[in-house]
Amino acid sequence: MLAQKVSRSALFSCRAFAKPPKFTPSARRLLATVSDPEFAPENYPPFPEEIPTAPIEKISLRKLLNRDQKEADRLFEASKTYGFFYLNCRDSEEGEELEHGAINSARLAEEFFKLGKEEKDRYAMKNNKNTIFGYKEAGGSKTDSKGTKDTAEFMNIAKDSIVNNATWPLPKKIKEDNDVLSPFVTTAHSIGLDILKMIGTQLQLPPSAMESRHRITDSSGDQVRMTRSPPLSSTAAMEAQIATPSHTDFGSITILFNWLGGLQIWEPENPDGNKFWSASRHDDKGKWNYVKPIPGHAICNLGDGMTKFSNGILNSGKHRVVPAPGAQGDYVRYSIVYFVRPTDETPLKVLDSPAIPKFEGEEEVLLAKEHIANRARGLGINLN
Ligand SMILES: O=C(O)CCC(=O)C(=O)O
Ligand SMILES: [Fe+2]
Repeated sequence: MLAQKVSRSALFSCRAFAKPPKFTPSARRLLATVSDPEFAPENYPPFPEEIPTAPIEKISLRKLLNRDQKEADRLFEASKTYGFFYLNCRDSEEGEELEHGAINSARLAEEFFKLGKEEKDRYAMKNNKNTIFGYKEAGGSKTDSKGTKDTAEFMNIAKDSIVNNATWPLPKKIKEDNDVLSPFVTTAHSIGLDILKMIGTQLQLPPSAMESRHRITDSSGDQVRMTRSPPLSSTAAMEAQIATPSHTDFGSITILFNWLGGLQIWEPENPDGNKFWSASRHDDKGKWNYVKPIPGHAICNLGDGMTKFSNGILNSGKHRVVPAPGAQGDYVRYSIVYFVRPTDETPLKVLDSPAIPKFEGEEEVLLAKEHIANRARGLGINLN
């Protein structure tokens, strides 16, 4: 692996920020104590130019917050096709807070992943049955039917433990540094919900349709996921190095920050917006396209909940993570995600609107918490 030399002050004297990042006391402590960090975006080489990437749209958060109709139309179009879009976070204060929150969370992630296996295993999902929250070691899920193991470790932290004092146990490190995660959780949830409401408006749904299904105070599967995956190995085949297996996200909207390539989205050969909900569509012909990380932009995608609510108008796009291509593959990869999900007791069913086709036949209705548990099990995550 390449030597990673960057000082923390160099990292965040980042010329691209309109304002210097906000540092909560814990983030400041992390800044002071971590030397020679693994998470060092200023050091990363650019994403290789010659590699084709997914042509997903860049949406301006500032324009969305100002309720710009043209931007809302572009958002809706992106939501119906790829189901993925970039969110420019550097043109509004809210966006900057979101990006800074993700950077601070990535630093905390580095501290967490450095803890010994024994300490991390105390929070392992496999040791605490029936929870989607907690630690998953590398190799803890399967990437194909042959049982090939994934290469990423991740930690899922419940929104309810951060902002609602729920009982799910938080690791000491994360509890001590709650002022890193809690601003990120509240900002990400609020921006995510706002985007959902704008998409809902395009579907002729009142704002309450999304608000009532995503109240931050109601218990939900919302979580921050911190993921760490190793550099590309030149001795193993790419298919043996999948960090995160192919999946769609289980909730409503995902706000993702990554700083190295590796995320790929599935581009079906014959897209048909109304069939994306069906798992069988995932076997269709198509290809994997890299999503190039763009500084200051989150990558957002819709999850299964929105496809269900819209009866397939909105797409929960299939994606996976492989090692970063080219020279970026020499670095350890971090990503920080916030998943906005329908609250636990929300029935996942087609919503009533003149703009949404009625469900034909008998609709099988699961609660959001049941759907999330089923999908987590499907990825080989042991929930009992
Ligand atoms: O790490 C990434 O870039 C994406 C991760 C992801 O898709 C997930 O955690 O659901
Ligand atoms: Fe995902």
